Amino acid sequence: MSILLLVDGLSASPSTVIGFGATTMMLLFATYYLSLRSRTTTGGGTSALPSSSPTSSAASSAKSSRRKTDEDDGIIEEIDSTKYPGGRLTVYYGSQTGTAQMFAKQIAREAESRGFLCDRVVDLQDVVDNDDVEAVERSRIRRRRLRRRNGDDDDDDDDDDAGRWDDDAALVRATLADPSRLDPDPDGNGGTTGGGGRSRAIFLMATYGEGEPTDNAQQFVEIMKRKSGIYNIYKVGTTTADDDDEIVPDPDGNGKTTTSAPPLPPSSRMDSDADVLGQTYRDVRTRYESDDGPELFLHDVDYATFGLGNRQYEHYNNMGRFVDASLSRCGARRVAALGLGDDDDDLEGDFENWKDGILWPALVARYVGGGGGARSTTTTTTTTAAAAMMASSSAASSLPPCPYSVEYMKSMPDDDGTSARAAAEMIQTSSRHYCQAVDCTVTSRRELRDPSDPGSTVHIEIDVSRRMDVMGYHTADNLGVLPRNETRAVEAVARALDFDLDRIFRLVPNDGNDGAVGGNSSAGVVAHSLPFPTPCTVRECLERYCDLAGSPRRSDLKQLASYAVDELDRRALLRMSSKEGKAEYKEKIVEAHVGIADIVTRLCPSISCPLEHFIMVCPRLQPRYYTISSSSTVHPTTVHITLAVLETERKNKDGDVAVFRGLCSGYLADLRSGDAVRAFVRESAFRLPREVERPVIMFGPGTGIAPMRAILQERSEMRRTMEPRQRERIGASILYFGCKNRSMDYIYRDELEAFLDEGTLTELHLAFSREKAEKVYVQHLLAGKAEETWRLIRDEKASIFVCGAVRMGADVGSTLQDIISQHDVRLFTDFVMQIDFSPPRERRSLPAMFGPDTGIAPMRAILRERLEIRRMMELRQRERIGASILYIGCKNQSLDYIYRKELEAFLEEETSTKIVRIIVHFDFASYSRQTPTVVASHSSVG
Ligand SMILES: Cc1cc2nc3c(=O)[nH]c(=O)nc-3n(C[C@H](O)[C@H](O)[C@H](O)COP(=O)(O)O)c2cc1C
Repeated sequence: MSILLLVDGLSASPSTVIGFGATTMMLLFATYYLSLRSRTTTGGGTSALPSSSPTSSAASSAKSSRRKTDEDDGIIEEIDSTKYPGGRLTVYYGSQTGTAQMFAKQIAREAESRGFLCDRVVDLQDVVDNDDVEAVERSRIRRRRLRRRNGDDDDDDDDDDAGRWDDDAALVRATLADPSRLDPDPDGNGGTTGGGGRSRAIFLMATYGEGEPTDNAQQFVEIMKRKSGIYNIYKVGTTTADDDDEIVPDPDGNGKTTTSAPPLPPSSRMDSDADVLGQTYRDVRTRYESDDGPELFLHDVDYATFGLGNRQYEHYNNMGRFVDASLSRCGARRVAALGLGDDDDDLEGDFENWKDGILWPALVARYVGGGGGARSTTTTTTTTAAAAMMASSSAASSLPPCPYSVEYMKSMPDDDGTSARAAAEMIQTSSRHYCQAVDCTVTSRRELRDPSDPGSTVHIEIDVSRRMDVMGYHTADNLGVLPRNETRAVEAVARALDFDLDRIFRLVPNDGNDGAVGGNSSAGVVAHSLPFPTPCTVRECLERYCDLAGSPRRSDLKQLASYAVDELDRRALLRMSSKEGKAEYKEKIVEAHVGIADIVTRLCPSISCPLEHFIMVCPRLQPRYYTISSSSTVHPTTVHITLAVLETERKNKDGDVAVFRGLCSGYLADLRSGDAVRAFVRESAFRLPREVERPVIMFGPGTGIAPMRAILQERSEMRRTMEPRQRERIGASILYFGCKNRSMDYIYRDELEAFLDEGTLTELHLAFSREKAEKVYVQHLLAGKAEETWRLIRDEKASIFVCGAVRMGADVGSTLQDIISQHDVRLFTDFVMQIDFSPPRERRSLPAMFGPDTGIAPMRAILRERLEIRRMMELRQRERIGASILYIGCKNQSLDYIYRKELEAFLEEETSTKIVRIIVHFDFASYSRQTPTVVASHSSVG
């Protein structure tokens, strides 16, 4: 992913654009991802819960009678309250690669055993794609009646608009507060006092890009930004399950946690400024108080949120936090503390802990009551391996439900594009790239490293001229590549499961309702339930759409277990899928790079399942993103990419070591001229500044060079086409490149030297990490150029681009912080506020601040900002904030120790959380001529 930040200076108003580019990543993330600026929606997807699933069977057993509640309200579908004492739940997900969607379905599957009917799992795209005009209109006018019922509406009021929700509110309400799914409302007050008339929503929100929403949540998030007033999604913090005092540890002594009676009415939340900061918060408060009064548009929605994220990313779990905070701001009632899962550690474990320890106990306590009745939380949350095994073996006799069927066909239908479009309409949002990608031809491929280097970096050129309609690109955009599984793996899986690779099939949603669970068109929920486009051959399905090589998640193993005929295989899979089997799973699956192909062919050969079930259980093969390394001005019809071939060691069963090759980089590296590659273009935020005068400072070691090469090509072309006198205007282009050593992996050396010779590249700084005893990296070279860099930032508004490994980005970022802070503390504050380059888990300290007398002013501002940052972080995250050390001075304590109370409060705030981050030294002697000795010396160290 790439981020683009604008750091506006204050007095000197320098403005620095910093872009982090996407390319083949050397570290944990094989690729970065760039968010879409323009939306090309193929629609969202309401996941079908299978017809025979507990939830959908529940749906069918729900009473079919419908009760009218109001002439305009539409209908409430009654449900069997003895079976579902907790009422209805709807689960919403924002998911890019399917994990949040999978978790959403897991909640839906478990709902019945907890006393809830959860017959709908909704793709967030479907909330905004709701084209049921009547339902939206119903939800729009409902507000007026609520006002009347509550006695707030003046009947003589001619202003009809006062009684209508605006477009955004009506659209979201049409699904989230769908009248047909509200609790019965005996009080007749529309859920405003917390009795009936409310709906319940659980949100599973993954974060992508740099703290951004997944594709399918983008429009929903835009609406929630507007409605909540939280425009800056990076300034959100909220109470999480980690630091929530609602959570009562282990009340039953059974090792589980639960939540006490749940929270706050909307009004009291408005008094807390913990989750939205500064100006933004004030705006929100003013707006609500003046315009909307108490009628926040989600006042009758109860919700809980789980965020899926990865701590390696700067904006950890930003979307979980944002959705949680914005729903609350819009009047919804949080009924369970926010849960956050870390994909860098144990995402599934975090989810299970939240689901079993926080979510279900809170929901059961609130809606089912009486200790959960027959569906007591304690019994259902003890998901031991044994319990899971029992559950599975009893289910083993029949196949688990499947949301679609395979229909074999004699031949591929003739296609004028209509059926492809129709197929695209049926595809889940998270699989949209399958429909966007087109086959393009590789025209050139060369190795960039010296043969003496054991590693490999490959340059590939792809002809896109025949598909310029979809493959037109901008310099430094991203290329999404759909890899293919190795033929060997495809054929082995087909043999093991008895699939005929040449057969043609199409997928058909079950239920005859296009997959929308409950199939209620009055809800306006669009159904896009299929996982990839068909018809296709079984070979294409296994090659292109099923991830045969990647490590399955624990929950995938659990699903696979249902198909294992041999008891030993089933037990092994269930063991590794259980919480207790985490270590074994890590060792035997993740670290050994075991994929589903290995499982069905070698490890658990008794697995047997029909094609549609395999498609359901197997994770989707995801695209990999590479920053395009060519300029679109110079090469409009060719896309260049630069990729390092990922190779790691893999232990086999006997402990022997084999080399494991990354699926996509290995696939691309093996391509030859004339081969086809299936790809699509994705817009990036990595853009050259429009003003040619502005210098660009680029950091692109290793394959991080990719976008820098494109930028240099662009600047070179610009120079070539300009009048000689005009060329003088072009700002400096400075590149920091690094690799192991000059002779092995100094890639694109000829090109870089040519750019230098022609004057396009003004400075080239090379860091060879293995040429000398001491390792040299690009950040070290940057530190040696501190003054010059500062001058370029301050005087010439340099743009800074960084692309490459996460760790390198963090190191360059902190070196830049240091450079800026030495010169302009205010600019530094903005810089720190907007981006914290610190690598996770590493504490960084602010440089000591010296602010005697009125020099305290900027330091006070910095401390206030830091405090806000601290407050909006969850507890564990706070660890990352380094010490703040302040030196101040004045004549003496009683006379002119200004802001004393405030400074002491800063200290207090820190110590009260047992983590001291602010250390204040009072050294009056240094600054006061009147008191030659130290009057007070005070430090607080935690
Ligand atoms: C390219 C990319 C960018 C990501 N950006 C972030 C991020 O900014 N913050 C974060 O907490 N997690 C980030 N993640 C981690 C995902 O949110 C996490 O892996 C999640 O489980 C994915 O869920 P999904 O499969 O439902 O899409 C990113 C993952 C990828 C692959």
